[in-house]
Amino acid sequence: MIEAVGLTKSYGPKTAVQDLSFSVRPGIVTGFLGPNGAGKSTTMRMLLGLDTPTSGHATVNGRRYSDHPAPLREVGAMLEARAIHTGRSARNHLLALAATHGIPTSRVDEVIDLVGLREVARRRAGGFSLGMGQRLGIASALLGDPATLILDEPVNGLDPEGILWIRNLLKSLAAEGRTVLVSSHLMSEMALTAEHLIVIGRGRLIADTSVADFTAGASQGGVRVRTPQADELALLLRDLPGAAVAVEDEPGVLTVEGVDSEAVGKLAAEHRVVLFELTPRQASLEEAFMELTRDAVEYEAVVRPAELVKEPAA
Ligand SMILES: Nc1ncnc2c1ncn2[C@@H]1O[C@H](COP(=O)(O)OP(=O)(O)OP(=O)(O)O)[C@@H](O)[C@H]1O
Repeated sequence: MIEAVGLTKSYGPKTAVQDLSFSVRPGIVTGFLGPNGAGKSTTMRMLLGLDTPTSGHATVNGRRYSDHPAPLREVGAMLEARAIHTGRSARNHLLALAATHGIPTSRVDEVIDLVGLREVARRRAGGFSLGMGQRLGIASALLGDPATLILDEPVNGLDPEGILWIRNLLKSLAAEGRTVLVSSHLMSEMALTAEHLIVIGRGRLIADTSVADFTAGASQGGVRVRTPQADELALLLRDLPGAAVAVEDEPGVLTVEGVDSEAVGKLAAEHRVVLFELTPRQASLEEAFMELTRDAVEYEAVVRPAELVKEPAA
């Protein structure tokens, strides 16, 4: 269990995190979301005792990070995957870390296998791809077999296979009863990985909610329907209370607003309309996140596209 109580961090006149309180439960993946500059990294550094809060405090399993006698065995963290000695091999990096924390060599080989780095474990870590570096960062975090994991943007820059791998790994670690806090600025990815979300913007708490509730609220964004009987279905939908139909540019595709996919599916079945596709619009999740954090975005484009192409006055 991670607990933040009134966490505040100011850098001179700049308040990076303001009066932030939340708890992170074991057994599930909790996503820590917010736009760029929202204060995610600053918060994580405070949880790990790397930054001292201006006020408030944070505990992991009831104690401040620095009060744990063997912190690496209690909390595994990945803040910057690249924070490694680039001249060392991946295995030597992990061996050095293990040696300073009284962790046996056998555990080093275990985590190398766990993150799939066995083939390259004796290669210089400086030559690693971004994905391999992320895997090594995760191996370091897991080295002490900690009950709590804090990972900052672990999917950044990964290819789809790497993203899927991290998603499954985090879920299985949580299923073992660990507390898993993972930051991201990608709502769609977190919706697939996490069960609970903590959303911040400009250093303040915006939402502390289950993904199911967030998704339910956001899924009002319509249903995409592909059918060879688009005209017929559009006519039928006119009589369905609450439904509004937009015809897409693509032939045979309708976007239906105001009702869910079940209602559209049932209507189609009742009238023997063949459906090739019936998809709740996922993009609305990202839209809901943007909507939620709109006022909290720190760096916004101040020049509108039209102004970018405006001809100079003659
Ligand atoms: N050492 C520092 N000195 C001054 N300002 C800082 C410092 N560290 C962070 N900040 C500021 O605090 C705010 C929060 O930064 P932080 O890196 O925690 O955000 P973030 O949510 O992790 O962003 P990103 O997704 O871009 O990594 C930003 O405005 C940042 O410029």
